[in-house]
Amino acid sequence: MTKLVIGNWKMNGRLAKNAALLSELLADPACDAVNVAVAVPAAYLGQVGALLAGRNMGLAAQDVSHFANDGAFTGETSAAMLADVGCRYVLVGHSERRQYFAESATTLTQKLLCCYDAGMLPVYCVGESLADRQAGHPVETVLAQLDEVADALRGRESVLVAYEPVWAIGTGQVATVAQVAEMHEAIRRKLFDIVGGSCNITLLYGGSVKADNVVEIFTLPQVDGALVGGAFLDPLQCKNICHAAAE
Ligand SMILES: O=C[C@H](O)COP(=O)(O)O
Repeated sequence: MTKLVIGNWKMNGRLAKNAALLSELLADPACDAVNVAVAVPAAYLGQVGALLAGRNMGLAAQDVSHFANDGAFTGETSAAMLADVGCRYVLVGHSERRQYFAESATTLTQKLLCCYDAGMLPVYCVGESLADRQAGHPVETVLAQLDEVADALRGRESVLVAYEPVWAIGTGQVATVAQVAEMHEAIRRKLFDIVGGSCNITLLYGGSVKADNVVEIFTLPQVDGALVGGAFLDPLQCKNICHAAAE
């Protein structure tokens, strides 16, 4: 079954490099597909949005303001603006945002509400630290991150969550299939309690996903796709990951 792939460029990119990477990817039907999207820095949303015009590949933002209305909030980008430039998805609560910008549950709830109100699907990122896992409560940590934003998820038609163990992000240390399966099952059960059975729930795995480990991850029925960081800056890796997603 086709899996969803969202590539997160993080704080990387330049005009020429972005154009070269996308032109290579868009030539491959497995990459220029509705189940593939790129989350690019705000500075390049306009450029990438224009390059993706009329294509299947989707545009995503890496963050959004928690302020609902446009106005005097210097430096912020509202959900309405992201929708206006064609974003399909927005990452919310990525562990790097939680770590470096101390995003609180209240802020994350507001961001999720702003995305839904603007007609975009937020990708709510959750994940335990190495300390949480070593202390033996990774599942409790992740479920608490869902509980914290339950008010923003309740009643939605679609919910998209990315499980990204913090210790697997950018480290080359991918979670085992058993760890991913256990966590995804727990997340799905929790979401079922929050949003009910009629909600369309999509669960991604993220954390050192590469072409050589994605095939095994995608064999898991609990995994609906991947949130890919570093590997999505490399065209060959991108193509192989998108091909695995299409199989
Ligand atoms: O958003 C993507 C994740 O942080 C994973 O990053 P990574 O694939 O470089 O480990």
